[in-house]
Amino acid sequence: MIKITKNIAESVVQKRDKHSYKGKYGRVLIIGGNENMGGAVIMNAQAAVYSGAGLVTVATHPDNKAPLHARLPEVMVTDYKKELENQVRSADVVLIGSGIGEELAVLKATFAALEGVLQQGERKQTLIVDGSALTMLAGAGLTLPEGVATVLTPHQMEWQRLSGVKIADQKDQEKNQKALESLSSSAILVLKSEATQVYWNHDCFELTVGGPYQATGGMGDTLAGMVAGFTAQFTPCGSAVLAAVYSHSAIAEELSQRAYVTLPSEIAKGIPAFMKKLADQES
Ligand SMILES: NC(=O)C1=CN([C@@H]2O[C@H](COP(=O)(O)OP(=O)(O)OC[C@H]3O[C@@H](n4cnc5c(N)ncnc54)[C@H](O)[C@@H]3O)[C@@H](O)[C@H]2O)[C@@H](O)CC1
Ligand SMILES: Nc1ncnc2c1ncn2[C@@H]1O[C@H](COP(=O)(O)OP(=O)(O)O)[C@@H](O)[C@H]1O
Ligand SMILES: [Mg+2]
Repeated sequence: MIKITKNIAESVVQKRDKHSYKGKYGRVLIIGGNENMGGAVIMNAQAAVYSGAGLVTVATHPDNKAPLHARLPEVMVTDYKKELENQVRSADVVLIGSGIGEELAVLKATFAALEGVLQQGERKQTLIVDGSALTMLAGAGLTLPEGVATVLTPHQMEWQRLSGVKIADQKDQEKNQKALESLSSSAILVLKSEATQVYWNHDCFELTVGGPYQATGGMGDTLAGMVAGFTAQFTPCGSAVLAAVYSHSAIAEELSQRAYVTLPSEIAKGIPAFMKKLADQES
């Protein structure tokens, strides 16, 4: 087990090139948020924007458009049942699942569009699967698109549903690794708990920052948005995931010195200052 350290995050988050523009920092498409869980995509999007993603679009239930625009003027918003294929085609990173409920047709259409891009050999995209999309994946027996750089972000129950590995057995790295390989030959797994583990490239990494002040709804939606924002900007994908996982909980730990609970939107607001500290340390 390798510890996820600040050094890893410092090596990933770099100072920006003076001559760059938004097109260099990735197009993120966030798909999720049914009529009852619009907050989930707001938290995804806030985290992606504050992590520095170049352009962020949210494909969601139409009821969420006005609240999203009111909270985050930086994002574009579209209906997740319309023009999804074109949206997926133009994205570098697709995050699907937070608050998506049981919109299986949206999940299937997203996978089909990603496979279409792959077949045309256009370019490498990143897919992040979170929340209810993981639950639907498990229930519907869908397979993940092969060849797309994939990141799964389940909590323990979502991982139990998806992999069959019982929560009590999830400390067993070998079981998790085997189950991951049976789902995909190359996916990265972020197995969230009070001791989050990341499985990447046959290694297992463990998070040693963070705490129970993070046990609040939307905490994972914020992490998923950060993973999207970081993978849109930094390579390789696995290092970007590790840096996002570290930063999310390290910001919470800092906030916890003066707050009983560390709300997801407060963590998001802390991202730019935290990333600046990481970039300033990078040699
Ligand atoms: N404001 C919003 O719109 C919010 C939307 N959310 C969305 O709600 C959907 C359902 O997600 P939930 O996770 O609430 O429901 P789930 O039913 O998927 O998982 C919750 C169940 O898992 C169990 N469990 C066991 N270990 C756990 C662990 N380590 N962490 C969390 N649960 C554990 C819980 O006891 C509970 O029975 C997701 O799509 C999520 O993105 C949530 O993020 C909450 C906030
Ligand atoms: N006691 C705890 N200690 C450390 N981290 C925690 C604790 N409880 C929850 N978390 C973190 O909070 C996040 C919860 O994710 P998730 O359950 O998907 O939230 P949601 O779906 O409500 O957004 C994960 O990153 C998890 O590691
Ligand atoms: Mg979640």
